[in-house]
Amino acid sequence: MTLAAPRTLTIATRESRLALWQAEHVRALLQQHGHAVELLGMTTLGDQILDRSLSKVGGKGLFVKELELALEQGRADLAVHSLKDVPMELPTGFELAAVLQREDARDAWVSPHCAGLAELPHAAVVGTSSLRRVVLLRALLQELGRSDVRIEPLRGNLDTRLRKLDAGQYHAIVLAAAGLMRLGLEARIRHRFEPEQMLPAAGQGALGIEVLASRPELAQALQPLAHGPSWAAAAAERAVSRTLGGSCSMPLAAYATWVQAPAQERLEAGGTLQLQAAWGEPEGEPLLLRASASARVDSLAAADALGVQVAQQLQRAGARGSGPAGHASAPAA
Ligand SMILES: NCc1[nH]cc(CCC(=O)O)c1CC(=O)O
Repeated sequence: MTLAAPRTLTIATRESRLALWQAEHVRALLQQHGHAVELLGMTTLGDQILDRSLSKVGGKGLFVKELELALEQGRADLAVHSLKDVPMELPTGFELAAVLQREDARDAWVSPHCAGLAELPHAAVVGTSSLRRVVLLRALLQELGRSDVRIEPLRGNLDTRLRKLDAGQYHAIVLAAAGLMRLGLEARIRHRFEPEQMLPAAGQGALGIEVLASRPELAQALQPLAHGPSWAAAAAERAVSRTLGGSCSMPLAAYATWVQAPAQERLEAGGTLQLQAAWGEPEGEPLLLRASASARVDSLAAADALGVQVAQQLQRAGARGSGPAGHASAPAA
């Protein structure tokens, strides 16, 4: 049976403020292209256990699985995700139909009292739960000779994390700038880390739209929303992570930028993509491995190949995958 394009597109979304903002953003874009769009809000298992250790029960995939079930059962047509939280390999039958133009990929320093790392008082506490931020912060602190500063876990959605900061549990916290900007919380950002200081996570700052692979008419409808250069950058970054073991919660950073962008933002026109990655030893002596490469890229496949190449450099230098149940950081999405 072939399905006609649905009259109304339904977006399955988690109900956190960030997830709803993202779903509404995609709804507005689709409406601009003449589609009628509804949202289907859902509380995922991941949301229910946000404050427990997700790694013990299956990691970030928990946030995605229930949305996928809604797609499978035909209750929704698409799911909108922070690309950073989407597992490197989607389950059989699902595909990314579009990656939107990326916004700010950087990490942000949020602190009521301290303008930056260097201003932290003695024995200060910095909150973050991503292993990537932990290993990168440790390297920065080591450069500053600040072995007194402690990095403590920080979980919950964005509002919860800010509340914990304001309650005085931390001197500062590090969050993705994109999430704060989407929620109108940009004023909380004291500064953004340049990528040389704190390399972003694969896909950070980009939104991805997932559909059933068996519904090509949806992929077609979503094409006008896709941004080829952002998609290729994310594909290169995600390939690094996938090659190193597929977990989105490894102590891994991967960030691709166009040294020479494709003409008219059409990926097929080709350009030069530069990919940087870093892998940190999460325990023991701070150890940070870095790798980078650039290549002419005119397709997602070429971007993927660049990612594999950079991952292999890291592997040769000693980077290891974390296995399927790494330390999951809870999405604030
Ligand atoms: N891991 C949680 C998560 N997933 C997406 C975002 C923010 C938006 C984005 O990176 O696209 C965040 C919050 C954060 O890391 O601070």
